[in-house]
Amino acid sequence: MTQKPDLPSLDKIPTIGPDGMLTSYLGAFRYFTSSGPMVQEGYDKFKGAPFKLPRFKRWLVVVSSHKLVEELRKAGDDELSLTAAVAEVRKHWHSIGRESNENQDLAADYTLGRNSHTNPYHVSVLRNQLNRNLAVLFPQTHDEIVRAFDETIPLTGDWTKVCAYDAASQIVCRVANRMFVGAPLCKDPDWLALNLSFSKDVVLGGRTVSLLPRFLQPIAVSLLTNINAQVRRGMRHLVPVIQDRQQHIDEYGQDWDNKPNDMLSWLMDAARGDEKSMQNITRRILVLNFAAIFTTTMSFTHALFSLAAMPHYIKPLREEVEVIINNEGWSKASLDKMQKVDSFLRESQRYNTSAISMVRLTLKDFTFSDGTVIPKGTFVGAAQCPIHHDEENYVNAGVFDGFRFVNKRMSEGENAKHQLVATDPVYLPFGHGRHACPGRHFAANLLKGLLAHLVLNYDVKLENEGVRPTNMWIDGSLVPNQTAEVMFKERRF
Ligand code: HEM
Repeated sequence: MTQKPDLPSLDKIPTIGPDGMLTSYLGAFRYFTSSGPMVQEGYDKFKGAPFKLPRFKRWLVVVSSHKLVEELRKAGDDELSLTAAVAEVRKHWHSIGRESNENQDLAADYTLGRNSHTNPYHVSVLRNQLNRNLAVLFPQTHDEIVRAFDETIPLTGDWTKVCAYDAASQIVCRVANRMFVGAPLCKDPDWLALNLSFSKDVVLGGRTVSLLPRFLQPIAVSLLTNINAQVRRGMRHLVPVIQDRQQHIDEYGQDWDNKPNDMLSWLMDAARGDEKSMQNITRRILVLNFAAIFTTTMSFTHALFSLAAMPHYIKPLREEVEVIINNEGWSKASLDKMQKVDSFLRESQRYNTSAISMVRLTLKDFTFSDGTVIPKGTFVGAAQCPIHHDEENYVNAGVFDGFRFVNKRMSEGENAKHQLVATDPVYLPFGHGRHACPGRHFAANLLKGLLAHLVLNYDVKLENEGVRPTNMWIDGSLVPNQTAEVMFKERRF
């Protein structure tokens, strides 16, 4: 640990696991495979009061009371920085850092590219252009959902076993890329393979490179990782598309007829200075894939396993989708009306949830209102998993209740508060506050479109009926089983 555990202020905060100078490393190893149980242990023991967990380079202080989670939300970026999340918590692999240069574990300057955190203009493109265009672009999204399902999960009258995680990642990557780069690139096998492997390359390569002195890191990225090769691979796909669009802009002006309305165009329009280079635009698209694909795939796979393990949910979900689609057809407005679909996905994210949310790095000493002082250079986060499973926050919190939020939405004035995209101090999968995931409206649209299409067209079950494949804790994330199969069959009418 760079911070000695005997620093007075940290010393006062109780620890889960060993807290000796050397023994705390054992706790850091344990966290890698048991973050959920460790955070739950701290929550049960010290409920309401902060506690700390050892990570390899720093301590992580965990808060859980409403009050302290709100203080975490309100703290300024100059005090508590989101960038810390990029470095250590796998769930936040995609929280591309901001103003500080603390992304040491990913050596982000050289893996993701320095600009991704010094100039995160993609975040405002997500908040503005992407969110504004969700309804307009829904026909394309739906078209790609249908094609991706047809080509990934056979629609036949016999039960067919399919690896859920692989299928989900193919479908999510393809549909997301229809919005990112358009067709036909969104379904190009090499483009999909690149984007599905890029996250792993960044995380594993970044961890290796970050062990070296900073001056060696640029060369080490070339020698020890294939990240630069992956960027070149991305450029082979994107450069001809960018050049073609640029040629149209040069000839016919910024808003030429039939200009593609997708992330690539929005980034090209928003980029300034050297951000406009082919390499930087390519990196930015890869960074967005890095942000979007793993998280959305995990979320959809969790929901799919829950549906296959509890197939009694299929009928009411299907009935809801069928009535809406028969009356109004496929549109974003139709998806917005699907309260059961929305609730099932929200409950799936509540139930199958990462250990910690809203991870921040203290850039200066930070004092919570209960007097707890968190020294500069410490991680702070909210106890997401225990908060989600606390009876005080949710009735029958330990039970998966797919329509829990439909019922909550029925009360006066409660409708918006319990939608999939809504965040609050007891619902944290997208974070909460200023930095809450800017891609969550897009993710929700995608997840709802996928689930609605699934229940309308397929029956699903598990070979070992009712037994949900076991999740795994990996470094803070609750990862769904990546090899388990789900059985699919064309639905019977
Ligand atoms: C189910 C899917 C997703 C989940 C669970 C998720 C979760 C999160 C979380 C927890 C954060 C950090 C919030 C905080 O610390 O306060 C975050 C940030 C972020 N997410 Fe997502 N996300 C998802 C999908 C997406 C998608 C599809 C995109 C892009 C289209 C995206 C782009 C981002 C970006 C760029 C940030 C950083 C925001 C900032 O720097 O202020 N995410 N996300």
